Amino acid sequence: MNTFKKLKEFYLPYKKYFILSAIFMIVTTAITLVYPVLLQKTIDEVVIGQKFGIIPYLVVGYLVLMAIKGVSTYIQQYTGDYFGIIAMYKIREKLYEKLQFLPFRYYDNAKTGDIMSRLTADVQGFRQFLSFGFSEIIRFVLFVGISIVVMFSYSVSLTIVTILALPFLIIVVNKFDKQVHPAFRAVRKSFGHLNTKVQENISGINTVKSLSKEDFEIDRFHTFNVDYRDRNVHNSNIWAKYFPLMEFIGNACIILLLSYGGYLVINDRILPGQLVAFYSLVGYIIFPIMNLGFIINIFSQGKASGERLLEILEEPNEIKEKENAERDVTLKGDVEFKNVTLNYPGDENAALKNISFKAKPGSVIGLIGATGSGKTSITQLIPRFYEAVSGEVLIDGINVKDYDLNTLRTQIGFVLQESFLFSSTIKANIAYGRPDVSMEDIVNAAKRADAHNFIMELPDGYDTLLGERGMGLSGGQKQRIAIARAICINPSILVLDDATSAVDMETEFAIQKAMREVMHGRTTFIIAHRISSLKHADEILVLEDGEIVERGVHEQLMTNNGPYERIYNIQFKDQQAILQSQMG
Ligand SMILES: Nc1ncnc2c1ncn2[C@@H]1O[C@H](COP(=O)(O)OP(=O)(O)OP(=O)(O)O)[C@@H](O)[C@H]1O
Repeated sequence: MNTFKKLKEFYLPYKKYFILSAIFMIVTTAITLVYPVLLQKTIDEVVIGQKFGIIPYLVVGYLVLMAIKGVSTYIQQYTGDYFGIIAMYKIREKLYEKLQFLPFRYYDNAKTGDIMSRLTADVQGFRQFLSFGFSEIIRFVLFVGISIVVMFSYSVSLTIVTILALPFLIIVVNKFDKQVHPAFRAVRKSFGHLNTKVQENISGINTVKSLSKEDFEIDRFHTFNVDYRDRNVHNSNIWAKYFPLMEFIGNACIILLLSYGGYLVINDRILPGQLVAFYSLVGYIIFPIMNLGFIINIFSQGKASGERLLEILEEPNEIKEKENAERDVTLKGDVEFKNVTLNYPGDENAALKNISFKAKPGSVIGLIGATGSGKTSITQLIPRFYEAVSGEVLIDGINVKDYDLNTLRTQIGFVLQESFLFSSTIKANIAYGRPDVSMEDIVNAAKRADAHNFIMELPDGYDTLLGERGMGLSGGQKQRIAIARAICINPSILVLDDATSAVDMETEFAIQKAMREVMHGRTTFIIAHRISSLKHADEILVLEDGEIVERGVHEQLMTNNGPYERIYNIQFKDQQAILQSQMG
């Protein structure tokens, strides 16, 4: 029940639809329960008592009741459904919002396919409960309660005989519930895994194909598919096992009723019409009890789904803004790290150890070092993608924790090694950070990023639609669109993370030229493996295992006989070797 309580903020505001649905359900149920009484009157008074004069009244009575039942079923179903749909619409909005603000840490381990299945299948599972589960419980109580009262009014002993079988039925239903809930949770989980597999495969289809791993992928999918199949089969097995058992007990109960009831009719203790009415009423008790499996099913699914939705909704977000955070200030771009140490969650080895440096507004800082040495980690602390465990990251003398996140992040531009382009127009991709920007500014940004010419050569120019992940453009072209996007937000701090590593030398040269233009007047962090990309930096930080092992300008570092000079020599020798092999 806790799960439903925790999610109440999403459905309680719409309780009026639920109440309306419940009221009309009572009307529908009441009318259904009147049928057996009418049947009893028809048999005992019209057929046996030969009072044919009341036939027209009975016919009109039946018709009126059926018409009222039709209208009330419509209202009950519509409002019940509406209650579930509107609550789920709210939950989906909240989940999506939550996903937007969850920290990077969450996404390091989260699986896209699993999140997708929570947002679709689990939301649907919970909706089923809201739309049908609640009302089915009410219907159950009404049917069983009223039927028993009517039955007692006909014959106490027959009612007692009939309900003798009920405890057996309740025990079976209870056992069924105990098994079906974990089985449902397992089905949902397995579906999440299956989704993840498909999503990863499609995202990584280039790698799959280039390494010819189609068969391997098919085998892996097969494993997940088998698991999903088996869990569904297990679930079906529980259903298949318990339903005949419930039906058997129900039928045994009816046989008992007909035997004892028949004996009572023969001995004139009850009328034949009363036995027929009894028979219908027993159906109204037994079938809801058997149907309890279906209700429990909806309930279990709703609970399992609700738990999975809560896992996202209750995920803590440690990157919070202070109440009186600095907002709407323009950053000058003075960046300082004071003894910063970073540990990624779940990793006891520090990714950054005691990092200290200062970057004046408009200066260029180069970060170089082996892969995994911590270059990207440094830049991720500036916009608070992650939080340092000790030390301080300051911008314009203020700790990044004291800034409003929006103020901070909208003034830090990133161009990554592989930029993500949305499946929309080039124009929308460039303007993504500032949708209100004018077309003139978009074109200007594209020109400065050296992207305008190739965009104009595309059939629809700036209105060209890009496929998922910007397919249809070369690596260099995508990169230039990403640079234009970064220019568009006019950032005070710019991070170029290995932005040219994926392109050829000629494109790299063109991009670097474009970037020099963009870097002007902004504090820029260049992460690069090639010395040529950062040799003009105002300060170069050389990293090893999360520590700064050397720092200075290019000329200084070249005479230091340290790691920088070693990297230079390797790269320089490489160039010499390439030149020699080309010449001779
Ligand atoms: N999100 C993360 N979760 C856990 N560990 C991480 C995460 N990101 C990086 N690391 C670890 O932190 C260390 C530094 O990584 P970082 O990406 O900063 O290195 P880098 O110098 O930028 O490497 P590269 O040149 O390969 O991009 C590595 O050991 C890496 O495995």
